[in-house]
Amino acid sequence: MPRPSKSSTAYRQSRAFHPDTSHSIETRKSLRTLGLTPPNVESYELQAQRCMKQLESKTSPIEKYIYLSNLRNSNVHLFYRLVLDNFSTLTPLIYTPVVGEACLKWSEIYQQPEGLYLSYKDRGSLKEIVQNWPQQNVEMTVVTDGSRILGLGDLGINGMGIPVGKLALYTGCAGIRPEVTLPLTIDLGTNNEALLKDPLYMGSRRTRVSEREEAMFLDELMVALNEVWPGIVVQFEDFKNPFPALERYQNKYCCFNDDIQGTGAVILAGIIAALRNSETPVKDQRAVFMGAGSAGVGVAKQIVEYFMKEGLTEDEARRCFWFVDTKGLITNDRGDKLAQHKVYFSRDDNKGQQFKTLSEIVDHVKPTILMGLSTMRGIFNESILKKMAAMDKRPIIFPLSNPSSNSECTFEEAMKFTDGRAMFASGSPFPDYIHNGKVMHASQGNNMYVFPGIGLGSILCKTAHISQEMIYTSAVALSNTLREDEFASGMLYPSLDRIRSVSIVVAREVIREAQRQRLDREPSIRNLSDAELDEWISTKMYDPRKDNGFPELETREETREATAAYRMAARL
Ligand SMILES: NC(=O)C1=CN([C@@H]2O[C@H](COP(=O)(O)OP(=O)(O)OC[C@H]3O[C@@H](n4cnc5c(N)ncnc54)[C@H](OP(=O)(O)O)[C@@H]3O)[C@@H](O)[C@H]2O)C=CC1
Ligand SMILES: CC(=O)C(=O)O
Ligand SMILES: [Mg+2]
Repeated sequence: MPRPSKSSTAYRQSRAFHPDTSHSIETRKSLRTLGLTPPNVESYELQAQRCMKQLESKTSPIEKYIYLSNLRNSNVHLFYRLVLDNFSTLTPLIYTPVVGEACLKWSEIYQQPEGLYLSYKDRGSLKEIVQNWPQQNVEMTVVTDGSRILGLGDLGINGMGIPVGKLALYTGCAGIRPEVTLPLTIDLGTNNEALLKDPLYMGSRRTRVSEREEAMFLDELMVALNEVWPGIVVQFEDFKNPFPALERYQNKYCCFNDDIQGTGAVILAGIIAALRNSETPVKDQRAVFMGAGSAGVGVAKQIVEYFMKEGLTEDEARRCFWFVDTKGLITNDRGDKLAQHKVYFSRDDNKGQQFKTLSEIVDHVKPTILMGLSTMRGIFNESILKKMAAMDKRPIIFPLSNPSSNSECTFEEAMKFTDGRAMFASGSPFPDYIHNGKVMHASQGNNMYVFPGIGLGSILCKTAHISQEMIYTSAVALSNTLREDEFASGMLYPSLDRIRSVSIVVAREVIREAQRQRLDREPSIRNLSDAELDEWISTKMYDPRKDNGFPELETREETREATAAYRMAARL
């Protein structure tokens, strides 16, 4: 079978083609796949029934993860249709928490590449290697260096599960076509001793390169990506020290950091909702942040911006936050040299006292908000939760660390020890909890509520870069999607079952902000009303319910090439 020309439409779409028992006999004839699947033409409902039965037969979450990965690789449309129809059930299996276990076991469960791997030793040739990716057109990439995978630490190239999982949500939540997404893992070594000793580990057997070497590598990578796919949207994910790259690239390329900015936006949306129920005015809110890393600082900075819009000066807003790291409360006179990102929130009002434990800090601050971005399972213990409940009628308690095994407390603990009064959101999902006969639902404060819409909006309006204002706007847009009935039932985020319509609103507002700032380069949509823009966005979204992978092919030549590409992709 001759290799189809790389430039053909057919080639670009080939990864989306899979033999499928729902294909009509006509389609099978035109693709020359008649006989290569069992003879019956099946409905989606039957296919779904079989898949769900097979999924249920897997007894452990990791087996379910592997099953779903194989389904995605063998029948992408069926996979995404299943995901959309069972979003709340399947997301925990393809994303947090199970993706955490998958990354921990990546060396053992590896079956196929899943994405592109670029090594430090490849520097100087990154553009050439990037061009090995079989898709001609890539619009969105999620890139990690594997150095801080969820709250699980340095997992080296085993972090590939994260770009894969995030991009599956881009397709599921925001309809970005799977074939224009690129999961990308850069292999800059690992400081994880166990991995370096593991014969099955597939990354470079070296410790991590220096910060300077990483910076130079990323500089080359950003140029390579933008030369091969001009305007590509780059999402940085799960870097241990993500601040320098964001600073260097945010006004130069179309990129954002999900852990700093996406998390900031999504948690701000949850805080806006929670504050509607709080009796404490904004100026008197006191937030203790357990964890002063990229996510903690990103979230607090976003809330500072909101507090300023609510009438506080920047200094008043900044002073509503107390940060805690491994050494205790962050103060100016603690005696250690603070990392640059911690300086802004460092306290100067501790009167020489140093506070080490969370319990001491809660007594000292008397917080209304307790935020967990520390990876410290159980640090919001019974005593802390009871203190919060004693100080505030509706304490805001967000244990946001992932996966569930790292959560600062469970939903059950938060409800039990605050007498059901906590306003709660967690990074990973928790089951419903019955408190005093009432079913309580745990809100999930996870950046998956915004990053798909930010990416979609950015791609569609061809923004030059992704501004801080666009990120802030995404938070407000998300908070506006929460329906009154959802809010009344205690939810702080909209139901995940309507995530696609939420992503359209987020994408629309991101586009509007880009237009206001004249960053957009898609003039044809500037004069559309909101309703028209929503409609236009939805027509651009891949919908596996309507699209089984067969583009309208206009010419005989295209049909021939599509068939060849299909057969090659399916290894026929
Ligand atoms: N819900 C969501 O959408 C998101 C959740 N997260 C989760 O947030 C967590 C943190 O992520 P990120 O900020 O990027 O990670 P970082 O590694 O950048 O930061 C972790 C912070 O926690 C502190 N910390 C760690 N252990 C302790 C301890 N024993 N006592 C006190 N503080 C401690 C660290 O202190 P020190 O600075 O001294 O090392 C650091 O400040 C992860 O679990 C991640 O999964 C992240 C992004 C989004
Ligand atoms: C959700 C996410 O981005 C994280 O835990 O890192
Ligand atoms: Mg992350």
